[in-house]
Amino acid sequence: MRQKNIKLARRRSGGGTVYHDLGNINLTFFTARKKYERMENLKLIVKALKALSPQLDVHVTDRYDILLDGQYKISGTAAKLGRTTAYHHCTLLCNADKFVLSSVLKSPYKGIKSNATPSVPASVKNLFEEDSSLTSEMLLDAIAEEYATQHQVDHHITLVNPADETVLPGISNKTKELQAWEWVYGKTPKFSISTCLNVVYKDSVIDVKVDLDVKHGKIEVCNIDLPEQWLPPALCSELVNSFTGSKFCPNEITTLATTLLRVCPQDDEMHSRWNLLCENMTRLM
Ligand SMILES: Nc1ncnc2c1ncn2[C@@H]1O[C@H](COP(=O)(O)OC(=O)CCCC[C@@H]2CCSS2)[C@@H](O)[C@H]1O
Repeated sequence: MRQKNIKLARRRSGGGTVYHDLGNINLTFFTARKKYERMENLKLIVKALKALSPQLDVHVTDRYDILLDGQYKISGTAAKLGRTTAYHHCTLLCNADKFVLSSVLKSPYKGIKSNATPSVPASVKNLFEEDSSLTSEMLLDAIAEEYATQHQVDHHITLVNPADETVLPGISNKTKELQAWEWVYGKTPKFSISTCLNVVYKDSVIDVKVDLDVKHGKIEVCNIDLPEQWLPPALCSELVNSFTGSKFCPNEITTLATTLLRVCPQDDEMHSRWNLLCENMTRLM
């Protein structure tokens, strides 16, 4: 995601990871908690889709996905229940970049363990692939119309600028809160990594065993096991000590390692081994 400059967001509603770009519509149903009804909302969307394009084979599953042709996911759901209010939101894949979607949702990392609720990968399809005459505007309008009919309100769409404080008081503070490291990474469920890095150094490969426990986004326990003749144990423990307690974040690790290196009276050879090790460590993050 970093390579592709794709931002990461953590939802308050929890659940699996989804991909968004402008080819994906997000729909949110804000209600009183008592009126919270995911199935009704999804059926409303399906009805609107069929009204637009009667030949579409779309249905809602018991895990609140919407499937196309009985097998392709076009919508995923999440929800948040408050004491008196609630919201249910869902995606609607229209014309998203499927290549980017699948490549960013595949993790290149091995050896990660956590008790977090796992994401449930699915085959996806864009609605516009099935019916190329559809447009996002048509879908939004059809859903709004179906909503108005079912909820007996006027069919009337109000465009809202999501950054407008006068319409949404407090929105900029909420935005900051949701963009902060403390929310995006700090609330990550506890996880551990146990892996072996194959560090390539001057025509040879050094096996480095790394074990990390990460809680609230910070490295709580760090163990690095490598051949003593490659990096002296004293140097290795300097690194381990400085990593412990730091954010599980590549920039943070690089800064720490560079600062530490300045105060370590080692030769160039040791410096380059140290840098190489740190570089490999940051690739885990
Ligand atoms: N945009 C989008 N739409 C539908 N399905 C998707 C999408 N992106 C990824 N996926 C597929 O769903 C699984 C994850 O499914 P999973 O069931 O694990 O999670 C969800 O569905 C969560 C939906 C959250 C909806 C919110 C509504 C407004 S903001 S986000 C993923 O691995 C892909 O295979």
